[in-house]
Amino acid sequence: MKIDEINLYKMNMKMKNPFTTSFGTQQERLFILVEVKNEEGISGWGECVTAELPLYIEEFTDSSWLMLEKFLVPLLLKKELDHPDEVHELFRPYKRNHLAKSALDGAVWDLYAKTNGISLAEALGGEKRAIDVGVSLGIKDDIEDLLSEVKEKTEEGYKRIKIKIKPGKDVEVVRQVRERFPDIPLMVDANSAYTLDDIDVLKELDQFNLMMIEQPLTAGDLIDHAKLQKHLETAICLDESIHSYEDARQAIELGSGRIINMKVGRVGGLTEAKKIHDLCQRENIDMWCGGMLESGIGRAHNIAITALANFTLPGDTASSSRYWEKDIIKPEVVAAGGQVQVPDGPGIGYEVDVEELLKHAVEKKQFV
Ligand SMILES: O=C(O)CCC(=O)c1ccccc1C(=O)O
Ligand SMILES: [Mg+2]
Repeated sequence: MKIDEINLYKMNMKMKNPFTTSFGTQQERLFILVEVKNEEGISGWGECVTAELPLYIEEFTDSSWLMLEKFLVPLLLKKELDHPDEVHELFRPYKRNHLAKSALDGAVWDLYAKTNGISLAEALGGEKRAIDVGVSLGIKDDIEDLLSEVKEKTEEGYKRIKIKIKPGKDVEVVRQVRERFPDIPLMVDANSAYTLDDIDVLKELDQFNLMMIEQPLTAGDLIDHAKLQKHLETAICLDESIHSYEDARQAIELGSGRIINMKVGRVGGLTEAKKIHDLCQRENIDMWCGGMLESGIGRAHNIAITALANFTLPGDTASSSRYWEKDIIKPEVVAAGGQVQVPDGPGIGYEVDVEELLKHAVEKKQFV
């Protein structure tokens, strides 16, 4: 497989509704798509799941664009590869910038699967035909808005509901959701908004029978997460803390949490994601696939990785229509009865709607 051409697309897509977390509100999604082409003109696609501002992670769309055009694309262009695992090795000398690396890694994986006539899920070793999915609901000013959204998503069949929390919008919000919906699988995500000083508030959450508390403390705080986990009955799930296999290994060893949220971008691509999956499988650690408000391309990659056996819990890969008036893939992703079918066509298994994509592309750069 020779990487003969690479295209970068800077995207600006407006979501149907604003999405609020403890770190801020987004409605316009500024992200990057990458297309890698081989000598026969077959395209592999990947998504760089950045945002305009470095609030979730240190990368942001302009930094990833620069990283891609200045360092990563020149490394990959015209390379002859036997296997997509080589991309992770190729990028290793450059530190971090995992979202940028992951976009190219994912595109090469898609191209590899397509040239071998197999689905991306199969190329990764995934066996599931359908995956279980939940939905992530943003912070709302009005509790009634949240309650009606929980009702709607539960009725749509999502297998678990995740609600975002932050200091001041936590215990009472969860109490009200739990009172109204005593039996639904429910979890919360704090996006690093707390410190160990908040241990009493976090302990109060133990009374609500939550599946887990996602990322209560800041990234890098594996030791404090381990201390916190000892005081909580509810499982801690790590998101922002896990950037690599080594992070996952150390978190498991320290007892920093009992569950891992896998985001392919955050760990630098599918090769590393698979390695972390295999580690969690050996260590009996439950995991699920997180989301970054992706377009259909990133969503397709999430579906493929979730086909692996140790994604034991429902992920955040909701229907395209939860986010977009019109997605940029055909068909769109549909969650029905809380499941998404894993496509069995070659590569990501969805057709990229290039015409629709170009409507939202604010910049394109070709490398040949
Ligand atoms: O629906 C999705 O794609 C997941 C939404 C979500 O929770 C999220 C969205 C953007 C950044 C971080 C997170 C998160 O999981 O913490
Ligand atoms: Mg999270």
